Amino acid sequence: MLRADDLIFAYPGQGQPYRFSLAAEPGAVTAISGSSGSGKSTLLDLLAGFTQPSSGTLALDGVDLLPLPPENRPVSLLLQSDNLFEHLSAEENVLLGLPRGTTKPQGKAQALDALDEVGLAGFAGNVASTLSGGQKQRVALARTLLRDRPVLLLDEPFSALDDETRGLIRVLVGELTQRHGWHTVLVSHHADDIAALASAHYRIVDGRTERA
Ligand SMILES: Nc1ncnc2c1ncn2[C@@H]1O[C@H](COP(=O)(O)OP(=O)(O)OP(=O)(O)O)[C@@H](O)[C@H]1O
Repeated sequence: MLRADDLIFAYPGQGQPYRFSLAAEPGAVTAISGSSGSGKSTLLDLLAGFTQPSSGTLALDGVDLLPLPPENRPVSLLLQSDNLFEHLSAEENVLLGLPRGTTKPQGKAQALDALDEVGLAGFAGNVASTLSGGQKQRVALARTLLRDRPVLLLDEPFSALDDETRGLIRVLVGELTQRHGWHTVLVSHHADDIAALASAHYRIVDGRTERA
C-alpha cells in the first residue's frame, strides 16, 4: 500500500499550505480530482519527489519514500502528452526505461514484449513523431513496464485523446495496473474516467484531500 499522511507543502508566498493524505492499494487505480489549480499536480510532484513536504509521511509498504530523490523512488510518471522523444523509435523510447545492467539482447527482447503487451507489436521501428496520440501513450506505458516500478502516477493521461482512443487506453491502464500490481494514482477531472477505472477517489478541496 502507498500511504501519504498529512503531507504539508506550500509554494513560496502561499498562505494556507496544502495538506494531503491518501492510501493507494496495489493492483488498483486511485483517482484524484479537483478544480483547476486545486493542487492535483502539486500532489503528484510530492509523491514523485520533485517537491518535498515540510512535514508528513509517505511510504510504500512501510518503506519511507521521503528521503529518496525522484530517480530512486519506485515511481513512474505519465503526463497528458510529451512523454516521448519524438525523434526516437518506439523501441528506443521503450528502452529508455531499461534498468541499468540489462544486456542489449535482453533489453531488446523486453522492449518487444512490452510493445506487444500494450498492443503495438510491429511498431518497434516507427519513429515517435509519426505515431498517433494513443499510440504514443501506449509506448509510454510500455516504457513503464520495462521500468517495473510499483507506483504509476498519471496526470490527465487521456486528455489529449479522442473519445474512442481514450476508452481503449483507459482499459489498457486498468489491465496493466491489475496484472502488474501497480499502485496507480490517476489525476483526472473527467468523472467518466474515474467511474470506469478508480476503486478509490479523493477530491482536493480548499487545499486538502477528501475521500470522495
Ligand atoms: N512552482 C510553482 N510556484 C508557485 N506556485 C505554483 C507552482 N506550481 C503551481 N503553483 C500554483 O499552485 C496551485 C496548484 O497548481 P497545480 O498545478 O497543482 O494545480 P492542478 O490542480 O494540477 O491544476 P490544473 O487542473 O489546472 O492542471 C495553482 O494555483 C498554481 O498556480
